[in-house]
Parts: sequence; structure tokens; C-alpha cells
Amino acid sequence: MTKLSVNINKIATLRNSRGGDVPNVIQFAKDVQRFGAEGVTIHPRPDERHIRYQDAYDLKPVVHTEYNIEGNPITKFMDMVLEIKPTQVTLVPDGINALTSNAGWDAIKNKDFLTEVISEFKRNNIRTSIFVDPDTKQIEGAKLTGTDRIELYTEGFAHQYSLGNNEAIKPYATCAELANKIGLGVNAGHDLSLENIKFFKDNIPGLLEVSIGHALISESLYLGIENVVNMYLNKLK
Ligand SMILES: CC(=O)[C@@H](O)[C@H](O)COP(=O)(O)O
Ligand SMILES: NCC(=O)COP(=O)(O)O
Repeated sequence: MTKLSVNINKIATLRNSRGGDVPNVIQFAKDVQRFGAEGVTIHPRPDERHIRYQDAYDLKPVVHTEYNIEGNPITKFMDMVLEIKPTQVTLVPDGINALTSNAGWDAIKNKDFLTEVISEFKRNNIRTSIFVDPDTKQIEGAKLTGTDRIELYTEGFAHQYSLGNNEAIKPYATCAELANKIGLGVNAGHDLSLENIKFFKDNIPGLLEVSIGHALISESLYLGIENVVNMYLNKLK
């Protein structure tokens, strides 16, 4: 069973584009859970261009499924996560100006730093996951940091799969097998979509959770637009 955690960053992006509170991220988080999502993911960035730190606090009382907060563990982020105590924190090595996440950790080079940060979160009973590329050396490195889980960075797979290259799943499957063997839980995310999720899930052993935002919100627009246009047309009759 693989849990679906809905990343609601894009709802905040839309809200922020107009000021005000439409669409309302809190209501959206409540709704995705009502519709069956098994988790809510946010990825606050230092510039707060989409999800804001305040949203992270406001979401805490309404996320009754798994609350996953992702980000680079700078001091401000760590303090917030330690205060909120979500179900899971996913550490991502984003550059400050990165448009979106674009690489996993070098868990070998950053072993001491990650070990320290992870132990602090675990001391506070927060499950930890680290974002990694599909490289077996990084899976072994991740294990040495003490993390509970890894999140496989799936952008490469998603891109290759869209070009018809199904072989691109192989390093992910190999890494998942290794993670299962050495006792690391396996999550995955980035550019997963209705087009590629079934193939990914079917080929990744022990996939515990996927977090999906960009495609899921885009698909919701595509699949909802006909209904809404018709609702407007009915009102204009
Ligand atoms: C770690 C990951 O792949 C996602 O959290 C992604 O980075 C979403 O962040 P943005 O919404 O800022 O693109
Ligand atoms: N951890 C990945 C995530 O939360 C969503 O990534 P994306 O679906 O917005 O690419």
C-alpha cells in the first residue's frame, strides 16, 4: 500500500498571485483529506513565495492524516519543524534561489551534518526522510545518517518515461530494493503524475509514500475546467 500525500504548494502560489486568501490553503488541505488523500505535504522556501511559514503553523490543527514538511534544514526551518512536530520532515538540499528541487543530497559528503540534524528531529519523535538521487552509494550513505526513510528524486524517471524510455525505472528499483534490504523506508516524489504513477508504483518494491503536487494540481485544473465553464454558462443563461 502506497500512501498519497498531496503537496499543496501550488495552491499557495495561486493565492499569493492575487494577495487575499483565494484559494484557501487550509480549506484545500481539509478537502484533499476528505477526498481520501493520506497525507499533506508542504515545502516552505526561505523566500516564502508559495507556502509561508505561517501556513505551516495554521495547517497543523487541520492535517489529521500524515503531515510532511519538506525543506532545507536551515535554522529557521529547523526551529519551525521542531515547534510544529509534523509526522515527517523531508530534508531537501535546495539552493536558496532554486526554482524547484533539482538534486538529492550527497549523503556521504554531508554525513556529519545530516546525522546531527536527523538525530535532533528523531529526538523530538519526528520521522525523518532525506531526498536522494537514485544512486546506490547515496542509499548506503543515507543509512549511515540514521534517517528513517529516503525520498527518491523522481524527476529523471518522469522525464525519461515521458519520452518512452521505460528502462529509466531501473536505478530506482535497484535503490528501493537496497533500501528495503538495509531497513530504510522508501518514499518518492517530483514530477510524478497520472501518466507515470502506476508504472512507477508497479516497479518499485516497498514504496511507502509518494508526494505529488505540480502535476496533481494541473490535472485537477484540466479535469475540472469543463464542469466549471458549464456552471458559469448556466448562470449566464
Ligand atoms: C522535494 C520535491 O521534489 C518537492 O517538494 C518539490 O520541490 C516541490 O517544491 P516546489 O513546489 O517549490 O517546486
Ligand atoms: N516531494 C515531492 C513533492 O512534494 C511534490 O513534487 P511535485 O509533484 O510538485 O513535482
